[in-house]
Formats: sequence, C-alpha cells, structure tokens
Amino acid sequence: MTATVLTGTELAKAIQAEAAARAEELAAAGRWPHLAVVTATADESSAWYVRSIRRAALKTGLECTVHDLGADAEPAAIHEKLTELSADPLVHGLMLQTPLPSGTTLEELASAIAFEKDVDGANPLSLGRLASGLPAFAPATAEAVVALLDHYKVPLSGRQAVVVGRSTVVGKPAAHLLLDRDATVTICHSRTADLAAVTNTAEVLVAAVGRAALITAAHVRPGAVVIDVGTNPTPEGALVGDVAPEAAERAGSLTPVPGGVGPVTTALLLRHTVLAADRAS
Ligand SMILES: NC(=O)C1=CN([C@@H]2O[C@H](COP(=O)(O)OP(=O)(O)OC[C@H]3O[C@@H](n4cnc5c(N)ncnc54)[C@H](OP(=O)(O)O)[C@@H]3O)[C@@H](O)[C@H]2O)C=CC1
Ligand SMILES: Nc1nc(=O)c2c([nH]1)NC[C@@H]1CN(c3ccc(C(=O)N[C@@H](CCC(=O)O)C(=O)O)cc3)C=[N+]21
Repeated sequence: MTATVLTGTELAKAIQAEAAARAEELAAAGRWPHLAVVTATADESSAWYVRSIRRAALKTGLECTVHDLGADAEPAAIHEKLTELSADPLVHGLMLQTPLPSGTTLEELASAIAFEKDVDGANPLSLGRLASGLPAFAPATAEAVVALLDHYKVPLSGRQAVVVGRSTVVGKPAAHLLLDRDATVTICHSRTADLAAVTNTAEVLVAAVGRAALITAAHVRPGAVVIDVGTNPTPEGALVGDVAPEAAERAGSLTPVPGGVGPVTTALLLRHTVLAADRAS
C-alpha cells in the first residue's frame, strides 16, 4: 500500500483568494491589512517561514513588514518592539517567530502582543480562550492541521488522535482543536516512554517535533492519516518533514513536506490578519 498524498497547496490557494478579495475591499476603504512579523533568530525553518509569509502577503495584497532584531537580541528589546507594534494603528496582525534567544520564551513575551492583533494565537489570553472554547485566533499551524483534515473530509469524532510534540505554537493547540472536534487525544513528547507503542494507536497522527525521519513506518498504525508538521532543513538546502518516506508504506494518507501543512499555515495567518483589519475601527 502506498499512502494517498494530502497536499495543502489547493486549500491554501482557496484561503488566500478569499483573503485577497477582502483585503482589496479593505485597502480601498483606507484600511490596508498589515501583518508585522518580529524575529530574533537565525533558525533556518523560521527563515523559510518568514520568506513564505512575505511572498504570500504581497501576492494577496497585504502589507507585510519584518522586524529582524537579530539572534542576540535582548528580551527587553523584543518586548519593546512588540509593545510598539501593538500600539501602532497601522498594524493589524502581529506575530513573534520562534525560536527565541536564550533567556526568554514565547510564553513570556507574547503577553506584549495585543490580543486583537494576536493572529498566531500566542498570547496566553488567546491560548486560554482557545482551551476554554471561547473565540480567539488559534495558532495558524494548529488550525492548519484541522483545516487539512476537514478539507480531506477525515472524520475526527470518536477517533484516536496522537499528537507528537507539545509546543505552544503547534502541539498543545493542535491537541485542543482535535479535542474540540471530539477526537480522543494523546500528546507525546521527548519523555514519552515508548513512542511507537503510543503512535501505533493513532488513527490520526500529527508529527510536530522538528526531527527529520523521527516517525518511521514502525510508528504508523496501518491505514492512519498522518499529518507531518515538521520542517527540517537538510544540508543540501531542501526541506523535509518529521516523517520518514518509508512511512508511506503503512499510512493510508500523508501530507507532504514541502506543500502540505506549511502553505495552509501561511494562508491562515493572512486570513487572520485580514479578519483583524476588518474588525479594527
Ligand atoms: N509547517 C508548518 O506550518 C510549521 C512547521 N513547524 C515545524 O514543526 C516542528 C516543531 O516545531 P515546534 O513545535 O515549534 O518545535 P519545539 O522544538 O518547540 O517543540 C518540539 C516538541 O517535540 C518534542 N520532542 C523532541 N524530541 C522528541 C522525541 N524524540 N520524541 C517525541 N517528542 C519529541 C519536544 O518535547 P519536550 O517538550 O519534551 O521538549 C517538544 O514538545 C519544527 O520542525 C518546526 O519548524 C512549526 C510551525 C509551523
Ligand atoms: N510563532 C511561530 N509560529 C510559527 O508557526 C512558526 C514559528 N514561530 N517559527 C518557525 C516555525 C516554522 N514554520 C513554518 C511554516 C510554514 C512553512 C512553509 O510554508 N514551508 C513551505 C516551504 C517553504 C517555501 O516554499 O517557501 C512548505 O512546507 O511548503 C515552513 C515553516 C512556522 N513556524
């Protein structure tokens, strides 16, 4: 058996087309949707993401500014930049890239992102509301996981879902969103005792670790739907996921990297920014 490939490009295009139409109307009304991205890292996969955000934003008719503070930025300087952009009436969406310089965390800094501009759902207020079932922007990646499953009509209610990874950006919010859809959710992390035993229970398996080929065929329950969130740069300059190619022998379907979760994440971030601009007075 070879797995069906669940690409994200078509869904991303549809989301972007809708965002583009609304962005044009808003721009005509003098409210050009503007996404500000703050980064303080030399991490390669973050750099890939920032490039793809900029490219997609310009194509969609959004303004996008990148504020690169450098990998040795002081936490106070990052905090100050977020506070400044939170107060800037021309900025509608604001996100802070991970990873961050040692000595600080996204969790510590994200309170400085104004709730209504928190288009990547990083502010603890957004995350708390998400966990409480109240309206808030979800982290775009976590939302992309569920959006892809919906796009391919994968049933979630009553099914066994396993998320590998527990970061604030992906693993935890993805687990919340799957739980909201009535899946039975298990979260794995670096201390999980027997990863393959747990992942073999998964009808839906989400890999969000950041380690190439961590998930092998032996981790996959035959016929499972596998969502590969990982984006790992190779020495040759390519990008690979967390799921080894051989896993396709056991999976029923599988998202590719590149061309899977990534483009949907980017498109949702733009959709959130347009929504934030729409709500701004
Ligand atoms: N395609 C997309 O749209 C996006 C892709 N990404 C990519 O997803 C990946 C994960 O990102 P992110 O969540 O930010 O990464 P983090 O490094 O913040 O989190 C990684 C998680 O994986 C867990 N982990 C590490 N090693 C193992 C292991 N051997 N077995 C099981 N779990 C393990 C960690 O556990 P512990 O908590 O115990 O340390 C941690 O919870 C990266 O490749 C990133 O680039 C991220 C966002 C969007
Ligand atoms: N606060 C925060 N939120 C994030 O969501 C976040 C982050 N920090 N830090 C870095 C990681 C990494 N990440 C990627 C998202 C999309 C692609 C992506 O679109 N990749 C394309 C390939 C790249 C391209 O073609 O330009 C694809 O998979 O097809 C890659 C990487 C989000 N991250």
